Amino acid sequence: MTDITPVTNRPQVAILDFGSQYSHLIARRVRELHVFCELYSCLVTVEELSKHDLTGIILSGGPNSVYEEGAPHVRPEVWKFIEDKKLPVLGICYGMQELAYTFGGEVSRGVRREYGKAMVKTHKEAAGNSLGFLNGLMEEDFQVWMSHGDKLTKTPVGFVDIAYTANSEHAAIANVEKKYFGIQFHPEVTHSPLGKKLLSNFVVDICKSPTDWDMRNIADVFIQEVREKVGPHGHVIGAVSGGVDSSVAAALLHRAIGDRFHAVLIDNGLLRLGEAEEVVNRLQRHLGINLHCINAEDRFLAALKGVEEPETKRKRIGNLFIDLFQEEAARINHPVDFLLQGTLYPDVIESISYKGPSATIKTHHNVGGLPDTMHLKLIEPLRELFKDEVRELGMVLGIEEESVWRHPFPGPGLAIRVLGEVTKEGLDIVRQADAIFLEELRKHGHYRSTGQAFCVLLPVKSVGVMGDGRTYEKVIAIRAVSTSDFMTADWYHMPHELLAIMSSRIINEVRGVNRVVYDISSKPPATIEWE
Ligand SMILES: Nc1ncnc2c1ncn2[C@@H]1O[C@H](COP(=O)(O)OP(=O)(O)OP(=O)(O)O)[C@@H](O)[C@H]1O
Ligand SMILES: O=c1[nH]c(=O)c2[nH+]cn([C@@H]3O[C@H](COP(=O)(O)O)[C@@H](O)[C@H]3O)c2[nH]1
Ligand SMILES: NC(=O)CC[C@H](N)C(=O)O
Ligand SMILES: [Mg+2]
Repeated sequence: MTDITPVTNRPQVAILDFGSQYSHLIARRVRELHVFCELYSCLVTVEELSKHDLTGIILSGGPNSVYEEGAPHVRPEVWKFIEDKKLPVLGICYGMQELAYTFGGEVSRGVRREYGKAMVKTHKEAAGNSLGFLNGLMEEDFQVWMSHGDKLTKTPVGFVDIAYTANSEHAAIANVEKKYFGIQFHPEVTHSPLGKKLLSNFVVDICKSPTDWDMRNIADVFIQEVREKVGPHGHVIGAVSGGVDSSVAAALLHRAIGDRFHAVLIDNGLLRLGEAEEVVNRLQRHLGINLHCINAEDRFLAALKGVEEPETKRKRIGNLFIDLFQEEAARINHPVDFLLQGTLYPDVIESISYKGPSATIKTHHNVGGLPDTMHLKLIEPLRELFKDEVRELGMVLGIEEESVWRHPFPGPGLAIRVLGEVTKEGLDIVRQADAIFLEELRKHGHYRSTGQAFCVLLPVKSVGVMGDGRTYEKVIAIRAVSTSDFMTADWYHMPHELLAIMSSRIINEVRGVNRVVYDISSKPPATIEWE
């Protein structure tokens, strides 16, 4: 399968990632300023950078110390490229230490780590002489968030100090001639309230980046890009689950090429109560998308028979998705050249990390990993977007709020929420319990404040008493988490009164359940799903 996604030629700020936990936050903040930016490895080559129309460079923070053996550094030829193109540079934390390392400054291990809030004071004389970098921040001391152990002990050649804190004599530096700036603190986190203003001073005023990154006009640009890629007669097939990403991608494709887009929903019997009909209804009737629903419950149940191990479940489901999708592609009367995928920017970011792949905790299954023999070219219209941008785009495309704010739902569906062997009976129990739980969650206004919420059927039985009789039945665990990125999550502090309503309704209305428990584990160390 070949990836034909062209390099975007939108003007952009390039963020060189030195491995900070906050690099993606820098990108989020810059985009909130309506400036397009992308992340690159800190080891990016001139060849890669020169493919883009760059307005400036941001060097992120990172866990290393600049003089340490093996510490990452911007390639010398990239520095030359930056200089030749006269690109402004902003170094954040390690990024500023990298400026010092490169331009004859000095970095030392601080006596103590500085972690947390700090007050920044600006040098009055230097502040006025920094091209407006500190505009709006010079009137009084401002609060920032720090996270470092090393610090600058000598200002690099050609730079002046423009601000300091109690612990960092050189908290901000500037080289006006080159338009290079360095800050020891992190402007991208919310604990630096004026951080966004500082980033705006840099990317908008100093880099002069266009501020046209706005989902309203981007929708039209994306539609145009899809049309150009597919041509006047090309056909595209896409797997659509009804989740946010695939619904928005489908709506975009439909706008771009109408009925030449063939959307396929696989009803694998692992969906939530009434979900297949709801998705077909929503996409077909509401958005006018040509959506074909394939009922394959029996094949999925057969593939899962006797399987208890979570990874095996995921693999069986993933493979069957591919088989079915391939069968469906063969049934379309037109030659299909393209495959739609809902890849988002975080997936792309993961693949550029210079730190290498992280340990596989779970194999996340997406449909679309089709065999090479199909020779489909990929269309990934959302590959530049973060999830909240996808949501915004969805609203612009007229997808109703309800589906734009849907909780994510995993590809293997309820199969990983029926612990142990998956049976039709188990699926029906968890489906009913889940429907009650979500209904109450919505009714009491907690759906939007939870990132994800669902029921899990445990593979144990417990003793109960109902109507004076002994029962020996199943246990449902309810799980609700608050999270912004699904990488970490807190268990949701649900009001006890609401838990009482949910528990009593599930026990009374779902046959086969006599006990409900609430999951109070955070991620890490637990994961969001149980399998
Ligand atoms: N039942 C299904 N039928 C067809 N395609 C599916 C199904 N389940 C998952 N997919 C495909 O797998 C992709 C990945 O699923 P994933 O859950 O990550 O995204 P999503 O469903 O679009 O959005 P969300 O993350 O909000 O649930 C989907 O975009 C869709 O292409
Ligand atoms: O498309 C998907 N295919 C999968 O196989 C899969 N497994 C987990 N998830 C979702 O990913 C997020 C993080 O889940 P975990 O904390 O359980 O790893 C949560 O949102 C999970 O629901 C999946 N999504
Ligand atoms: N957050 C960072 O970029 C830290 C940089 C460097 N490792 C330090 O401790 O000072
Ligand atoms: Mg989904």
